[in-house]
Amino acid sequence: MDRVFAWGPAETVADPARSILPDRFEPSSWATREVFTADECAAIVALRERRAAAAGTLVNGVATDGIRRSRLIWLEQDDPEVEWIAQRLTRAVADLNRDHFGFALSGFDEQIQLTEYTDANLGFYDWHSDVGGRGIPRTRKLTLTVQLSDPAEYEGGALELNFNGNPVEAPRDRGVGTAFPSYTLHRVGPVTSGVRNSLVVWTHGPRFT
Ligand SMILES: O=C(O)CCC(=O)C(=O)O
Ligand SMILES: [Fe+2]
Repeated sequence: MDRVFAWGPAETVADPARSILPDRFEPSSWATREVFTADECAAIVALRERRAAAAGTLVNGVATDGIRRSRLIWLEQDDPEVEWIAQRLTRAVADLNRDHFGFALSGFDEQIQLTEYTDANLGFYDWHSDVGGRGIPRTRKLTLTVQLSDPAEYEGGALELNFNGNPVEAPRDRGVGTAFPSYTLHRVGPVTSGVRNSLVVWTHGPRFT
């Protein structure tokens, strides 16, 4: 059974005076839960070995080293080796959405992103929103990113979310997924030692009204 770790970020608004939002605005929400076991995380990372990697691009498809340094593998949802992963992600997203977000969602319209950030080039991804101006990224609504690496094996690489001017850090626990509205500003800090792997899936749907 998946476990909900956090429902925030009300308790993390350390300094309301620094908030960029009006008082009456309820900060957007995020939720985390276990999605994969440690062994399953290792099996997912091992999928790298038989697949070609690409440099991570920005939401608009542009590759810019100064904003993002990561290597990506795209996992095809109908690949027999990937099917169980897609099923688990579907379950996690459906549960999280039902319990916390209540968004109108239609499905995963993109492949699943297996991401690697390494200390070799201080891998990172600077502040960004996942919603693009055109094409499929425009209909992204809910982002789920799962920590695939043992937190003891890397330093840096923190996933941070900025809802209101006070960034909060997502749990680093291996196998735990963090879900947030795709328009939320977030970043991955530079990995200063070791390697961090993550699995990112976007759920799409009708535009917010
Ligand atoms: O690696 C992560 O946890 C998040 C990556 C990310 O923000 C993205 O690929 O859009
Ligand atoms: Fe992102």
